[in-house]
Parts: sequence; C-alpha cells; structure tokens
Amino acid sequence: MTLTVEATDLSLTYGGHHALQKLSFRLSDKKIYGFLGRNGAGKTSLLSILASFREQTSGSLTINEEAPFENPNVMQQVAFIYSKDYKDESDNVKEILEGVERYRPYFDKEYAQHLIQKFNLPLTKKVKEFSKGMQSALNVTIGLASRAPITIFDEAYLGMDAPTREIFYQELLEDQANHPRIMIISTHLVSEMDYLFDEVLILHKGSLVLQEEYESLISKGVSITGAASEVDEFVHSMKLLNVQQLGNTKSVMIYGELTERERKNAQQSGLEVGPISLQDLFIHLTEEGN
Ligand SMILES: Nc1ncnc2c1ncn2[C@@H]1O[C@H](COP(=O)(O)OP(=O)(O)OP(=O)(O)O)[C@@H](O)[C@H]1O
Repeated sequence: MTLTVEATDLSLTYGGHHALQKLSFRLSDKKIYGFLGRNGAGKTSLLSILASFREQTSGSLTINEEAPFENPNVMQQVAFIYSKDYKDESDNVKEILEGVERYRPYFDKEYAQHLIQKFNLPLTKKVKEFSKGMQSALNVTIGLASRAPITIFDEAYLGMDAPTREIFYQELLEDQANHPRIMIISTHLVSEMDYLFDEVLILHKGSLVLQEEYESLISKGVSITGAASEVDEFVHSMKLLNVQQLGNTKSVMIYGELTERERKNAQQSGLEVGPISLQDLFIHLTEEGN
C-alpha cells in the first residue's frame, strides 16, 4: 500500500507554548526518514499527531487525505513505537505479541519470533520485570514485525546497549529492503544512525529547518585538515561550521562545495579534503542564533 503524509501549516500549542509552528512537508516515498531535533524541538509532538494520539491546534496533517486523529482506518496503518513504560503490564512477551497480532493486520509472527531470538528475550518472563533495554527490544520487535505502512520509531532504542542497537539497525535495514514502507526514526544519536537515513528532516524550536535527501545534504559541506597555517589560509573567506585543533593540526568543516580549482589548491597545499558529517551539519543548523 502506498501512503502519502501531507502537513500544511501544521501548528500545535500547549497552553501558550508553541510546540509546532506552521510545518509543511510531504512524505510519499517508501524510505527511511530521519527526524532530527534537539531536546524540546517538537519531534514527539509532531509524531504523536501523525500517530493519531493528538490533534493539532491549526493547519492540517493528512494520511492519504484523511485526518489521523481518532480515525481507525488510519490508526491501523501507523505503528508508533516509543519508549513505553511497562510497569503495570502483567503479561509476558508471548501474550503481548498475541495481543499485537489481533490488531495489526500485517503482523508477521515468524519474523517476531526471529527478532525475539535475536534480542535474546525470554518468552515467559513478565515484561514488567524486563530491564529497560529489554523492554525497548520488545518495542522494536513489535514495530518491525507489525510491518505497518507507516512505522515510527521515536527514540525507541532507549536503554539498549550498543550491540543490541546494532541488531536493531541491521534488522531495520534488512526488513526495509524486503518490505519497504514509510519508516520514520526520531533520534539524538545522529552520528550513530546517520547511515540509516534516506532523507532527513530537521526540526528546531517547533519549525522545520530542512527536508532533504541524506546524500545531497552531506555533499553541501567538506572538511579540510592539515597544518593550521595552511588550513587558515585556505578557508579564510569560507563559511566555517566547526573548527578543531590538536597541536599544529587543524580540522575545519566548511559549508559549501569546493570548485575543482579549490580542490587542486588544497591538494597542492598538502590539505586533506573529506566529507562532512550529518552530525556537524545538525549541530550547526540547530545552534543558538542560527
Ligand atoms: N503535554 C505537554 N504539555 C505542555 N508542554 C508540552 C507537552 N509535551 C511537550 N511539551 C513541550 O513542547 C515542546 C516540544 O516537546 P516534544 O516532546 O515534542 O520535543 P522533542 O523534540 O520530542 O524533545 P526530546 O528530544 O527532548 O524528547 C517542549 O517545549 C515541551 O516542553
């Protein structure tokens, strides 16, 4: 099933606080979208509207032209996976998965079993007795195995250790390749997860700063590394995003592409030209004053 998410001037206010301000964007391709934003940027607020949990204050958000709020048609198509608290849950994994299977029309039971084994989760232990990381692994299992046409992971990795997160990322990439859908991942772990994203949306203080393909975004900057004096001379008229120096070696991130001539000059001056990271761009774009 192909779905289109369309937001137009979407705004959300809590009391007098403007959490989302006139966001407009469209998601229509089955790919992995990275939703990035600093603490309080509005990611969860936006994703909650998309997942039918909340209604906007003004503007619109539709999924195939239908408003999601309290709309059972839409709710079945969207899986919203967040750091759920299981403290009052008396069921074990087996019982929880049986419950999910009843309301998720595309749920793949065998794939869920495969993930449970991968994450090494005990089937019969009560979920409220799981560690935080194990609960997150269960959430991720539900999110992936539900195969909802719109799957949202809102910082779903909380508490997972590095090897467990790695299993999640590998499974996510593999399952997305086999069963493409609109996959949305909201995260702070930009440097760890950037390779997952096909497209990136950056939110800052409730506004959408950009929506762009990952590859095109990171091609918008370069890093220059070498002897400090050579680097300074080379970048003196360029827009700098970040400067780091260790002894006499300096590394500078610049915004903008280099011309062929500039690349040659850099080479002749013994400078190393490398790619910029999404994390550097993210930090720059969401700095105070930018
Ligand atoms: N229920 C609420 N009542 C009042 N204000 C809220 C509520 N939920 C969120 N906010 C405020 O709205 C803003 C956006 O919060 P939101 O949780 O959407 O951000 P976020 O980008 O998900 O942040 P984080 O990365 O820290 O989880 C914040 O200023 C937050 O304090």
